[in-house]
Amino acid sequence: MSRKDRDEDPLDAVLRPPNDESPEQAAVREAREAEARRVSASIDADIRAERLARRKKRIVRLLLLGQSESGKSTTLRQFQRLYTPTAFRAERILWRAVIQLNIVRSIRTILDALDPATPASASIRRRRPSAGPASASMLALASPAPPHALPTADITEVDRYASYAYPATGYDSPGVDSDGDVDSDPGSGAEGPAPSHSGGTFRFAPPPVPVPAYSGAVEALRQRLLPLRHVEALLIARLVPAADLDSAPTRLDRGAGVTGGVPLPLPSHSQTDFAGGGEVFVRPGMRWKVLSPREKEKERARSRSRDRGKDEAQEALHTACGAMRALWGDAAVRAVLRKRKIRLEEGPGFFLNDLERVTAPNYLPTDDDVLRARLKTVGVSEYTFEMEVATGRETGTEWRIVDVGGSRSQRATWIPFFDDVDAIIFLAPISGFDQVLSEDRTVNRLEDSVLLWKAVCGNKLLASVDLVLFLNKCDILARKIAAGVKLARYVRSYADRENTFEAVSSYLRTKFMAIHRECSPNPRKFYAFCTSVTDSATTGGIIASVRDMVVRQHLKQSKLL
Ligand SMILES: Nc1nc2c(ncn2[C@@H]2O[C@H](COP(=O)(O)OP(=O)(O)OP(=O)(O)O)[C@@H](O)[C@H]2O)c(=O)[nH]1
Ligand SMILES: [Mg+2]
Repeated sequence: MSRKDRDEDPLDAVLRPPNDESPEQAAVREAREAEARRVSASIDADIRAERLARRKKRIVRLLLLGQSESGKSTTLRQFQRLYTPTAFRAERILWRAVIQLNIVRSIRTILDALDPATPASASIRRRRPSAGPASASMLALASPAPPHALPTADITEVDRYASYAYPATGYDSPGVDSDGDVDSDPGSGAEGPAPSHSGGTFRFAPPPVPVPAYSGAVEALRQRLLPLRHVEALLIARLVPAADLDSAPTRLDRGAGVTGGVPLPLPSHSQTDFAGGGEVFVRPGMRWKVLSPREKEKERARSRSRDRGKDEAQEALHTACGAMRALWGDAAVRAVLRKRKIRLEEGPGFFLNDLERVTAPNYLPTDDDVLRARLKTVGVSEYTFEMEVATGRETGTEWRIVDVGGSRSQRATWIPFFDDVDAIIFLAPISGFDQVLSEDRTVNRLEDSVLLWKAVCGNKLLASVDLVLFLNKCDILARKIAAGVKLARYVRSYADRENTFEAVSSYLRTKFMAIHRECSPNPRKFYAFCTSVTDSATTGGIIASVRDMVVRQHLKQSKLL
């Protein structure tokens, strides 16, 4: 480096010794620097030794990445179901409260939709014109865009999605009702009215939503179900015990089958996120699954008998079952939901078609129910387990699966886990092509997945990590396509290709694979699967392939070391 360069290097300017340094001061400084070098070298040696020990002990580490609601925690539950089945079964009862909360939330969504005072939607925004090529840099992960920021990334490689973003439920398919009818509301069509410009955002006035008149019987149901709000509060209190509100932020959620973990730094979010209709979430340190044996027995007793262990929430839901079924089955109510573009059945944690079964007093969640339940993750958790002998798998390998919160504000917490990982499963829910992020209703879900995928593929820290791509929620994608929702309406370059599930999924798969090819710094192993991770029958085989691949990669790395 020339003298001139050094002068211009701000770091060098800060580190350079002062010009008037005496020989004694120089000696002290040099001794200090030598000590710092020694400490640094010793830390490096410790890290290398730890890594080597980990390899020798056969610890494999798998990282689950993807946007919120992409299916990361569900994939983790599939691993638990397959390889620690005893622990998974023992835990099922604990999911009942989550399922109860999912039901209450669905009913509340309906009641809110029936309330004429509920606004139709916030605003419909048209995105600012793209400002340049997508950045595949770490910045995309390290600095989540502030909530008000509008997307500026150009995604020409994957295409330009129809630039509408839609408000309300997150399940919106603007312009197309769930039954496939094209909505005649001009404000919601892809070729809507000319936007008016306001502060960098193109806004449309919220379209009026004429709520169809519903009968006095529906109003009576509404009144009968209003007390469920109390059940909601009760469940939140149970899932987020007061003790957890004060828990040290470095403790881990250690569910059954989880034998340990590392303390992690956590972002400073509020512990509960339910005020104003947000989602309840679980984070490391929250003890909702960590019940003492006595508490677990109490939970089991609750499920066995109404008298022995009272489960107030289950009793309330059982009593309200008839009213809930009548509400969900009412044609006028469905019409209101359609008008408001609320499609509960495509959303997470949907149990309204199973009300009789799941509100029975002795209800015990099935494996399938646990996989379908929704509980948002905040923070990062490392789940450690060894495969149970009964699964017929080799034991002695310790698995560490890192599950992260996928919403935008959570993504900065991922980076410390990029070091020393054997493989990544990235989940891209391709059914989200007509949805927006719940944390930022100006961002199309598919576009967000594409940008995240680019950032992960292009990340230098992950250059030699094998990637597994789950193009997830294919079951919902298939249903949407069958209902007549057209991909070309949201992904313009899809143009007049056939709107079938096979054509759409293969097109999106090709696009994601191309990004991997173009953005990866080095060649590496890459696998892509179309998945529906809630479906155990199809997911079991896929997860077995991933397991074999990860173990192979781990052995290869061990030999290199
Ligand atoms: N129908 C269907 N539902 C799915 C699929 N994958 C996940 N889900 C459901 O989608 C919801 C969200 O899944 P999660 O696994 O909680 O998502 P996540 O990626 O962990 O989300 P965060 O914790 O917010 O980052 C859950 O209710 C799942 O049951 C799928 O392939 N098909
Ligand atoms: Mg999760």
